[in-house]
Amino acid sequence: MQQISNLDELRKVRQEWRQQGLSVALVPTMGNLHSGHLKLVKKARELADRVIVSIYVNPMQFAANEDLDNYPRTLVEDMRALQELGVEVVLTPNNQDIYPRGLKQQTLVEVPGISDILCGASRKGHFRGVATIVCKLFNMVQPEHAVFGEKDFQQLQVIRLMVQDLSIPLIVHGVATEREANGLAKSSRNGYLTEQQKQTAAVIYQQLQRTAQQIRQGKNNLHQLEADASKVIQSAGLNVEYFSIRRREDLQPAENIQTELVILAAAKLGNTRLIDNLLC
Ligand SMILES: Nc1ncnc2c1ncn2[C@@H]1O[C@H](COP(=O)(O)OP(=O)(O)OP(=O)(O)O)[C@@H](O)[C@H]1O
Ligand SMILES: CC(C)(CO)[C@@H](O)C(=O)[O-]
Ligand code: BAL
Repeated sequence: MQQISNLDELRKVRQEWRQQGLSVALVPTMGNLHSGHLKLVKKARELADRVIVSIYVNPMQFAANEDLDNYPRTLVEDMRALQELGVEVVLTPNNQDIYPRGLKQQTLVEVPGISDILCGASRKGHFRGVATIVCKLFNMVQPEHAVFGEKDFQQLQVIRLMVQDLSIPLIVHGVATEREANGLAKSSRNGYLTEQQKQTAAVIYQQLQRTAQQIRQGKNNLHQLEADASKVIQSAGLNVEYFSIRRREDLQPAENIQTELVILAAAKLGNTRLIDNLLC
């Protein structure tokens, strides 16, 4: 396994693989890898001859009041886990290649419509930061496949729309959310929680399941279902940012239960912001 931090070096490797007719799958991450990330890597392994995992904590997608400085960085452990899975390249890009003229002068990628709702409503500019870095990673690596987790469902749909709108020649794959035994979605930010809080936080997934069950039973007063669900999560001690039943494709509010739906939730437990969702 090779660690590459320099764009010229990456291009050289990529060029060699292209000449040998080898396909590439990219798994973009911010590191601090857990079994959710490793599931994406295993998917990438199935899809292509060569796997590149990028690790980069992207400052552009963090607002000033967020956890950029505290975000867990565990490169040594991450490299060990990736080596065991037979990854060929770990890309740890340097800031000069990523933002050559600095963050403020960077050309931006904006995906309208979907970027300002749900998580984008409270995390202003977040999805612009995500779309911009992911577009750059796609251009740097030029993979045939890219793999993302459904845990960040809005992010996945933003990236799918970007790829469609900008005619980027690759296939985006989504991988189902990996969970703790109690149902809590695995996330690097779970590391901010105490053991007790991890038990409490499982209420989010339990409630997503309950609401999905109610929809399957034909309950179609979606606003009432959302309000009831928020109340349950709130009374477990979390601060609910949203609990929302949406159309899966564009994440606009669902009008009826006949379309393909996704239920999305974001809530804070102490200072830790958690997200989860369930397709239904
Ligand atoms: N539990 C999970 N199951 C499946 N995929 C996941 C899971 N957690 C993260 N991913 C995916 O891994 C990729 C990298 O995510 P990231 O490095 O931000 O990890 P994270 O655990 O989501 O961290 P954070 O706490 O910042 O949300 C994304 O595509 C994300 O959707
Ligand atoms: C896709 C991503 C690596 C872009 O920085 C990040 O948003 C993440 O880890 O989900
Ligand atoms: N997992 C999505 C990246 C973020 O929260 O910034």
